[in-house]
Amino acid sequence: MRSPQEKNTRLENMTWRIWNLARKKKELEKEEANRLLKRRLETERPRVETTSDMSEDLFEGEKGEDAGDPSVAYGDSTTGNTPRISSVDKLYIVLISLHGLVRGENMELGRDSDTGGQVKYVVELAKALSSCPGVYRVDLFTRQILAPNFDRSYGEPVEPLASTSFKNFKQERGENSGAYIIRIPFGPKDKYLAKEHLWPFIQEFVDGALSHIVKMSRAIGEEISCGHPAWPAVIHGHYASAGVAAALLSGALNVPMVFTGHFLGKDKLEELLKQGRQTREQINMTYKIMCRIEAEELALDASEIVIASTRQEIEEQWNLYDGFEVILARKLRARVKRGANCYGRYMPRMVIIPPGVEFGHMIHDFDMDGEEDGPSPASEDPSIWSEIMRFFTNPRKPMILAVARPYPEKNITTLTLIMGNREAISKMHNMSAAVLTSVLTLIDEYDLYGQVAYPKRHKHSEVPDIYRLAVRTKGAFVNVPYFEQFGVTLIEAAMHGLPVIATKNGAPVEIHQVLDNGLLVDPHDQHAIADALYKLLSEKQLWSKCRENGLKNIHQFSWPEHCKNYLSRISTLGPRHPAFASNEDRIKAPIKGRKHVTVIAVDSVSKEDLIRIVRNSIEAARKENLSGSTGFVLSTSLTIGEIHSLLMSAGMLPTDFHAFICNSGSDLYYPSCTGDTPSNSRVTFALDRSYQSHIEYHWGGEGLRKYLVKWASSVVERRGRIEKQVIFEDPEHSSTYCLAFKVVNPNHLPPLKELQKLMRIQSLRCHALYNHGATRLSVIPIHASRSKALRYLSVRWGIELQNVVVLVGETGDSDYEELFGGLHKTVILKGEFNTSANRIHSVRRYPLQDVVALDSPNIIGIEGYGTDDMRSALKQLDIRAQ
Ligand SMILES: O=c1ccn([C@@H]2O[C@H](COP(=O)(O)OP(=O)(O)O[C@H]3O[C@H](CO)[C@@H](O)[C@H](O)[C@H]3O)[C@@H](O)[C@H]2O)c(=O)[nH]1
Ligand SMILES: O=P(O)(O)OC[C@H]1O[C@](O)(CO)[C@@H](O)[C@@H]1O
Repeated sequence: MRSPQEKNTRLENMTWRIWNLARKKKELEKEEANRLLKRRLETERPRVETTSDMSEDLFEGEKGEDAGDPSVAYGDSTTGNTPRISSVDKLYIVLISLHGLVRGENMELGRDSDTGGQVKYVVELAKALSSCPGVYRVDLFTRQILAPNFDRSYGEPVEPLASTSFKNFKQERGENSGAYIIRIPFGPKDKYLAKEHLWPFIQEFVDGALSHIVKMSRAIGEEISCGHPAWPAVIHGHYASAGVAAALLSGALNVPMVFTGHFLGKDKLEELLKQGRQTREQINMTYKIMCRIEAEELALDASEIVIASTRQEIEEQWNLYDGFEVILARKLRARVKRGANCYGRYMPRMVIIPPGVEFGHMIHDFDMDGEEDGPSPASEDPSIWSEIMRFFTNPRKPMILAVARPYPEKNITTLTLIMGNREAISKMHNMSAAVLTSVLTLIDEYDLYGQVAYPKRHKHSEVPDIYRLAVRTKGAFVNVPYFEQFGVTLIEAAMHGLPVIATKNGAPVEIHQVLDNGLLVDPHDQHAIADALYKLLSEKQLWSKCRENGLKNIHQFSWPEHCKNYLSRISTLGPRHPAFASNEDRIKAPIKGRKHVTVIAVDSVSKEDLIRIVRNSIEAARKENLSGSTGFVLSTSLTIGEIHSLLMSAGMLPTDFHAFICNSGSDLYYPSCTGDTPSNSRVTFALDRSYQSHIEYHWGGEGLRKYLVKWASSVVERRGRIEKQVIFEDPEHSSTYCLAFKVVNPNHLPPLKELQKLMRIQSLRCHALYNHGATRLSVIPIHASRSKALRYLSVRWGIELQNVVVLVGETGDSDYEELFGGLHKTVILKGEFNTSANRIHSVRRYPLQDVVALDSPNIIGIEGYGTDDMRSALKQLDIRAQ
């Protein structure tokens, strides 16, 4: 018994806690309202400016039929003169899906929160595509997993996938044809990484995949096109992380990119903020959501086509992004259709193609009313049925089934549950373990023993039997996450004739319009869920109608239809491919016979220090007997003219270098010497024109320049009433693919991320960066940067990226961080000669370690830049003469 005094104190404490909670809730609500308002203002202002801009000068008189036709905006209608892929085409298609456990047979769906609908989607898509006429090979790239406790199948570098049964065509096929899972090692070898932790290793994946694609394109070329490489028709990224990977690969190879989001980060962030359980920072820590959103923006910049599963995904989810806006997209499409000028603006084409189901798995042993079709006495019930039945005291009751990853947002704590496989809850990933623990706690709290089944394990092949069991008991399927991007389980349930109760948030609304096989509910309203279930299970006619409708309409979700639509879309893309040196060309290669390549990419140092760094690195290679086998590349924001005078003033020869990556990666030059005697010798710089056409993709040219000049005039320094412009066009340092601007007072520059946002809102796809200590702004094509130029060099001249060493400082231009990561080695030159970092430089909205593995063995730091320091770096990296 407590004393009255204790009781009072407790009461007081409780009252205080309740008051404090209410206050916190109010604060959160206020913060949320302010945040939403701020965001609306932030995005709407420039948007209103863009559209009004356009109605005045760009889209005048644009009120014709096209501008209002939604199919024009997204290109989602298949009518018209869309070219088709024919059986004579022999396409090579690359799909990328990096996270989760991916394999062709016995998928472990639901084993963790990364192995779910997307894994099934991409594997089935790969199989279905490879079975289509006109498709020669499909490679589905994922991560190689060699961690203990994971089946060895996930470590196999190549897994052939059996093609689907609808293959009914004949095609001559070679050794390399078909569908394959290709597993690329990246990140720590012995560890399984959740999707939130893959970001720092994506560049490494890109380099590994690049080398496979180049080899495979050549091998297919040998088989089908007289030795000319058969480059991928598209590189298709699935989910944000593979969006970045696909953008980098599509840039490195100059082939079209396609993207499918699967589950968009902005929507997830909004939903989590609304729930009010975590702050923005906490959400970012758990989900690395800002990397995910930036990756999705990048995917919008680089993609030619975005595949959405529903219209809602386009209009309500993609529309939240800086890089996409429905009205602007519609206007631009209309202009493209008419052949009118878009003034440098580009929008990816949004196409709605829902996923399909594999009808091969369908077994119907029940009639339309769900009555058993005379079961043969000899046939045994599937073993999974007894696994489930053992939980129930009354197995005849209608079964309410949920099949979902054990994930908080799936909202499964009220249902009958197939929620992954487990050995022991204690060994599961924290988030999944928490979901399962709360399920068990609730069963105990409400004494639901004998009424809820939560089988420990099930095989992929048993999932159809689980749906059949629910049909047999005249049950229902429930899918009530707070938000569902699509919901593969809904079409699975329909295929088995199981009526559904689904969330009204997200795609199920559109799925319901097609299937009409159940009821939609508010996932936050437990009573509504209960009422809907009661109605569906107790009204026999309604149940039968829903079953019938599902079975009748499910054919609209078919992989062959999906693929037909998909292939007709990609056939509209203009052909693009990389500049690739043939074996004969390689004889004349500028970096010929050099096993190693040293790239000097040090930015924030004085000219004198830069010259010393150059001299010492050449000298270090000489002393290590590496001169003959090392190529040198200078990679900088300087123009070729500036490089020439810098080297000449220091008495150095440009021909000590094999290539110059200049203007921050928008120009590539190869130096050479003409004349046969020292007296008449002259250095010339050959511009790599193939590189120019390689990076030309979506370059805004004059339209972009005009916009930037107008924008520059609005960036001012204010003193009282006096305004002074701080950014000016700088034609002297500009080139065809580099628009340079002089900055007279960097203190008044807007942060780079603001400029990047503005460019996206305007759908001007470009890469803006501050360099020369933020005294210069360069705007270059979206696929141009110093690290991208390096990948181009590797593809074009056959350089192995593992043999490249990049020297950088402790800070650098805005594209500096891209130089970390990947298969090449990075040496950071540390010391006071580096000028300190500037906050306006960064485009990141998250910590560097979220995207760069600073502890990678490929990255080392040395103090100073003396010859001996450089030699020790070469030794540390195990670079030695053969
Ligand atoms: O224990 C389990 C849990 C799930 N599954 C299967 O896993 C898939 C789950 O797919 P889905 O219902 O679509 O959910 P997610 O895993 O969350 O998939 C994401 O990706 C899908 C494909 O884009 C979208 O449909 C979803 O909305 C999106 O959340 C289905 O095939 C299930 O049958 C199992 O086999 N066993
Ligand atoms: O769980 P998140 O972070 O919302 O991401 C969902 C993604 O992960 C998976 O659930 C697992 O495959 C995908 O299906 C989906 O695209």
